[in-house]
Amino acid sequence: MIIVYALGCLVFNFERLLQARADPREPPLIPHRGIPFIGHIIGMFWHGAKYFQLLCSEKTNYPIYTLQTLTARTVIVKSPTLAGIVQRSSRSLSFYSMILEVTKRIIAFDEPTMRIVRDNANRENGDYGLMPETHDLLSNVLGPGAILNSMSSIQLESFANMLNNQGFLGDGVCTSLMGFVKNIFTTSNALAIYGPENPFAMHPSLINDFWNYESGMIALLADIFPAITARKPYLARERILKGLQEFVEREHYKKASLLIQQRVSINLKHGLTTKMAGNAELIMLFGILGNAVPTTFWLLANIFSRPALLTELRQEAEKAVTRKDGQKEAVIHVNVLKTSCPVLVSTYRETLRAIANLASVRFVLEDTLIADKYLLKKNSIVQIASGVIHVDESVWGPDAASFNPRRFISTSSTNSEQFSTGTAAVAVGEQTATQLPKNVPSAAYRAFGGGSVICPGRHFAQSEIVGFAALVLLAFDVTAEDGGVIQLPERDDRRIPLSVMKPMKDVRVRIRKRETFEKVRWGLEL
Ligand code: HEM
Repeated sequence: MIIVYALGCLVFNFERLLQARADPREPPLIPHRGIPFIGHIIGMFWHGAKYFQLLCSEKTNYPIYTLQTLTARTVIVKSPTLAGIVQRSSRSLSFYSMILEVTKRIIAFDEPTMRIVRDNANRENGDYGLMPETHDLLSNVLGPGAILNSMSSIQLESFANMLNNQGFLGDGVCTSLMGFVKNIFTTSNALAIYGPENPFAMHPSLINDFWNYESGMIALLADIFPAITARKPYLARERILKGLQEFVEREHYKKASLLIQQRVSINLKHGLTTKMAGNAELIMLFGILGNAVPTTFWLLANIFSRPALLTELRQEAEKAVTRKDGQKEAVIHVNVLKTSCPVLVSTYRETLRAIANLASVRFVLEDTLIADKYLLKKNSIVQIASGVIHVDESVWGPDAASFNPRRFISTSSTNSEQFSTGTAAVAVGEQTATQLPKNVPSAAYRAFGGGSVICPGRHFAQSEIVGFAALVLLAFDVTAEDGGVIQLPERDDRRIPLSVMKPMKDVRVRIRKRETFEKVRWGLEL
């Protein structure tokens, strides 16, 4: 077999033979030059998401192209126009047919549970079934409204309580920046969403376990004797699953947010065991924390490594502060940050542009012609190459590769460009943060994916990340341990992403209350 393969590679290029047989309307194939069928797999493992960019030479700079591997035909989309069409074609290009198989491995769902979740997942037969019901619940509950506000308020209050800790006075604390964010976000999100009897409150060592699990998710996904090959994340997952199963079995979810009460009820109603309903919460926890934590890390790193930007943001964020009790209490209002602090909001969006390279992945359920031109064959996988689109100069301009905190600002002539759904009117000529810079198509900003499965947590994420960053930058000095300006770490773009990019290495920081505000107690409100 190996000899036939080697001869085949030498004499013909197997992948080119396939290209000759393909329907001419299929996106052009980029064959692997050296190792047919497995070369692209090695390339993706070796280079991570950057591989899609490396493949595009002058000759192969196609808006959409095909990669053939042993097991699959993968279509890579790097034109925003085509990305928009792909994400709108949710009937034939399915998110769930891809994601459910991945989820099964990372949260250890058993086969009976998979039969329940796969049933009518793509609404083939109407609006019934566990996945359609869960999808609608998440879009409703996480959309702007009372339930979202109630979760955000509890979470913001918890951030403020944790940051008012006396330990930050004087010389402050030396810590890892990522560890600092992980600890506060895990504790506060768990309280806000999973209630006072959440697994992390009941068993605090699970915070560490969750992040050990998260850093080994790719190894668990590979699923090759994970108890041996991915022992640390595997054991961490065992402990978290036990905590989550206990959360459902002892009905602690009845004291959680309405989001979790309804999620667990839907899962049990559709026949999941209490054990599997516990496992299901692990993927939700990953959705809640997996992107928000590294994004907050990068936002803080981007701000505190640029002293001029920090000074500007401190002045701007003061607009959102009200002072009480003779200056002893300062409350930051997140809705004011969203509407009146364009540089902060723009820095948040630019941070995401720089780190969000997670491909939107879809499975082709039936032959689909897009843009009247490209045929996507049944059973292929489609990946929208977010990382490539986010640095495309023809979309973002000549400075696409650099960090521009003001990229998402416009001097508005109407209030229609305003970023947030806030209520404040914008005067003509005033600066606002925009959803997108002028002439950039909406599908080119890929941080939250798009189409019918666009991230439902994006409103929640914006409030928590922008609110937390505002409190930290107003109340604290975050420096290198020796007191100098922190260095922005490099992005680890070789890692296969399941979330936004991580740094190559963590940043050690000293966090201490700013002298002028040592006696101030901070609050964070919507
Ligand atoms: C900066 C933070 C976040 C980023 C960058 C992010 C990004 C994404 C992306 C790229 C997708 C896939 C969309 C697609 O393939 O088109 C997604 C889906 C999802 N996200 Fe987020 N997310 C964030 C925060 C959150 C939060 C805080 C929550 C929950 C509170 C959440 C819940 C979800 C859920 C449930 C889905 C699946 C949607 C579905 O099944 O229809 N995300 N997110």
